[in-house]
Amino acid sequence: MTDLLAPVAASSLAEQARAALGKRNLVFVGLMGAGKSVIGKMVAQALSIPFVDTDGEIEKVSRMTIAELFASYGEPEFRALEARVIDRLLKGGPRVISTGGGAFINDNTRRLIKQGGISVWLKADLDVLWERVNKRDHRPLLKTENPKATLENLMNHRYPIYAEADLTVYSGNVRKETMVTNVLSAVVELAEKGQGK
Ligand SMILES: Nc1ncnc2c1ncn2[C@@H]1O[C@H](COP(=O)(O)OP(=O)(O)OP(=O)(O)O)[C@@H](O)[C@H]1O
Ligand SMILES: O=C(O)C1=C[C@@H](O)[C@@H](O)[C@H](O)C1
Ligand SMILES: [Mg+2]
Repeated sequence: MTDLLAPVAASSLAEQARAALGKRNLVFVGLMGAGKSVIGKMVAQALSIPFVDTDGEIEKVSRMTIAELFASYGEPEFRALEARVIDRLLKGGPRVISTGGGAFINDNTRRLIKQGGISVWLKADLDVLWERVNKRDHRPLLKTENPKATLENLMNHRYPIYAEADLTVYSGNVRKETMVTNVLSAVVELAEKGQGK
C-alpha cells in the first residue's frame, strides 16, 4: 500500500514547490561538479517549468566554447558576458537557471541573482567534487599542475560566498532523485518559514 501512495506524495511535493516559487526563478549555484546542471534540469522537469544552463546559453550566444572564450578573451570578459546573459535570463521567470561555478562569486552577478530569484547552493565535499570533475578536462580553471589543489583553493575562497544563497542543499553521494526531493523540500520549507522573498 505504501508503494502505491508514494507517487502521489512525490507529485504533491513538486506542486507545493511550484506554488511556492510563483513567478520567481530558482537559481542553482555552487562549485564545478556540484550537480547544478544535472539536478537543475531534473528539478525543472519536476516543476514543469523551463530549464536553462548559463554556460550552455553563453556558448550558444557567443558560438564559442567556454574554454575558447577564456582563451581568446580572458576571464574578466567571460564574467561580463556571463552577467549580461544571467540578467536577461532572470527577467523571463519562472525558470530553473543553473549557473556556471563562478557566477555567484562575481559581485554584480550575485546581486542580480539575489534580486531575481531564489538561490540554491549545492554544497559538496572536495572528494565528491573531484570524483565528478576529474573525468573530463574541459574546465579552463582546472587546467593547472594540481587541479585537485586548485579545486580546494576555490572551495576555500568561494564557500563563504556561496553560503549567502537563500538555500543550501548538501550534494553528497546520494541518488539524483533524492537530490531533487531535497531541493523541492527546501523550497517548500523556505516558503513556509515566510522567507520566500
Ligand atoms: N547526486 C549525484 N549522483 C551522481 N552523480 C552526480 C550527482 N550530481 C551530479 N552528478 C554527476 O556529476 C557530474 C557533474 O555534474 P554537473 O555537470 O551537473 O555539475 P555542475 O555543477 O553543473 O558543474 P559545472 O559548474 O562545471 O557546470 C555529472 O557527470 C553528473 O551526472
Ligand atoms: O567555477 C568557475 O569559475 C567556472 C565554472 C564553469 O561552470 C564555467 O562557467 C567556467 O569554466 C568557470
Ligand atoms: Mg554545469
